[in-house]
Amino acid sequence: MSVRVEGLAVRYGAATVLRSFDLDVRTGEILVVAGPSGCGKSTLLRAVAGLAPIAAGRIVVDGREVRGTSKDRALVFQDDGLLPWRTAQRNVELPLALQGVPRAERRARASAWLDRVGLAGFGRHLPRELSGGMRQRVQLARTLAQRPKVVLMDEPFAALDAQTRADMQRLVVEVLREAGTTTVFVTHDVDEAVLLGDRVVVLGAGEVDVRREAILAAVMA
Ligand SMILES: Nc1ncnc2c1ncn2[C@@H]1O[C@H](COP(=O)(O)OP(=O)(O)OP(=O)(O)O)[C@@H](O)[C@H]1O
Repeated sequence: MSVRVEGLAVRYGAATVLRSFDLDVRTGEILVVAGPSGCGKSTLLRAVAGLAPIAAGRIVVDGREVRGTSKDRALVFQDDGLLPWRTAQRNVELPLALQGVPRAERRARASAWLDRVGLAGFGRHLPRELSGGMRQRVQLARTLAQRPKVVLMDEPFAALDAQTRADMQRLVVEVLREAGTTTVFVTHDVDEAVLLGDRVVVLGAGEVDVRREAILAAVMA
């Protein structure tokens, strides 16, 4: 699914965060949005998710204007959002149950995704029995098991150590490509932007060259 943002402005009370903002995300691409703290990256994601107060402009996903949330557009955060009393498997199954997916199918889909993210054998573990990186894998499995068309990732790996982060970056690119998902990935980490992005947009500076120096220069400007 393509995502088109046209002339977007978001207003929180007296403050306008984005102003006449335009963006096109092509079907199946990973578009990275970078920029300094407070420039509106999270706000942009929330607007595409249908969760921000749009003051002007519009967002069109697959030809339809966004008017609220949809299971086609999934948000992924730094905080894994897992329910502590449910096992990994049952955390992945929960949104499927809420969508009315029959029990046998949701079990199969959840286990297949846990396997795919490298957690075969951990389905019965509770979140507190898993490392931070493993919990992020569960979050990824829970998101992709719902078969979203658009995935909106808000600095999902910011709290992970360097090695775990590198592993997750590799995994996420693989699974998103396999699933053909359209992705908007927010980061303020220039190396992450270079590594993950088919294209990189720096908020306030427009689209930049995917090379590290060009992104760095635009973020610092
Ligand atoms: N719900 C809200 N109510 C009022 N102001 C808000 C709200 N959400 C965000 N803001 C303000 O909007 C601006 C942009 O916030 P946003 O979280 O989108 O930036 P960001 O680029 O994602 O920042 P960071 O990299 O620090 O996460 C900030 O000045 C923030 O204080």
